[in-house]
Amino acid sequence: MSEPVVFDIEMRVPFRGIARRTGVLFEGPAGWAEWSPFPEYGDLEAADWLRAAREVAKIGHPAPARDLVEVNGIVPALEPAAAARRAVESGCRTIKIKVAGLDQSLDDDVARVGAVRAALPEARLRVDANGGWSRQQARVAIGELAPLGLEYVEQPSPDVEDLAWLRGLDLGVAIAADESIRRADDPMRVKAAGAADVAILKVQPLGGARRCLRLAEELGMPVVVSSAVETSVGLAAGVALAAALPDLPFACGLETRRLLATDVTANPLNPVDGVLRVGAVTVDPDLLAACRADGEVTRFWLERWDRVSRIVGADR
Ligand SMILES: O=C(O)CCC(=O)c1ccccc1C(=O)O
Ligand SMILES: [Mg+2]
Repeated sequence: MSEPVVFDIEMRVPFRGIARRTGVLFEGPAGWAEWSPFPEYGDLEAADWLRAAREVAKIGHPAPARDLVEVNGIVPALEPAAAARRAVESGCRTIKIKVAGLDQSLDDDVARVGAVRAALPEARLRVDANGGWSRQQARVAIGELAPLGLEYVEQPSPDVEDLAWLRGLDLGVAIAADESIRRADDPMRVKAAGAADVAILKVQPLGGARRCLRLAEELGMPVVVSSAVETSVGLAAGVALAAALPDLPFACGLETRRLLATDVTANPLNPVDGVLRVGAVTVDPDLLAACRADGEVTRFWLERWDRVSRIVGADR
């Protein structure tokens, strides 16, 4: 295993309130891997992200069942005109729009989704609330947004019970579970509670593509693979999972490369006409060097790397 390289890349479009994306890249016998748990996550949660990265470096990605993956354009909580511009620029036929942000009212959300709908009348639209609504707020919000035409609403409220309650109301919009799977002690509770129509799976937080493949089978519901806003190296693990799933009925949430200002490869994983080509990502040493973090960020990540490596165990 190579020495960890700490990267620090500016966000072209701020997302989740972050202006820079930082993390670690390292190379193993099977290729380059990315470990980039969000800075506020604790070491135990970050350990699953490291298991995922080690799997990529040591044994590589699972075998693909397809060579193209359709993706959704991602629209952060922007003003309506900027949101519509980003949606059109993405070139995607499916668009995911962030809603329920702390500084956003329901009127803001309706205006943003409405602007995207007006710009792309034929697109499939989905929204992601990141658990930002109470179940009553979600009921009202979904009622207002549904007439704009939504294929699903992702994590409208925080808890599995909220999702199950909302799903039981038959609001005419499917419910997708994200945080209720990737941050839960037991992701299978979503199934047991009948809380979702669609499962969002992210490779790093769920401990690797192979674990995600098992989880998809156990959940027995359609899966959408989504990124954690990674460089093309991390994104490639999501693309590989999407490519390996037996069924892929929905576009995946893997259009986030363009949120970053730079990348570590000369062939970044940007979709063309909403489609990503499945294949290896080659790290360019000069681009990698240009993304290297400064002393303080490097120190934060190398200390975290040491602590979390100890949790995950010996390198074999
Ligand atoms: O799914 C997508 O289209 C983009 C990825 C995304 O939304 C995301 C990225 C980082 C952290 C959380 C999320 C999320 O799905 O909530
Ligand atoms: Mg989500």
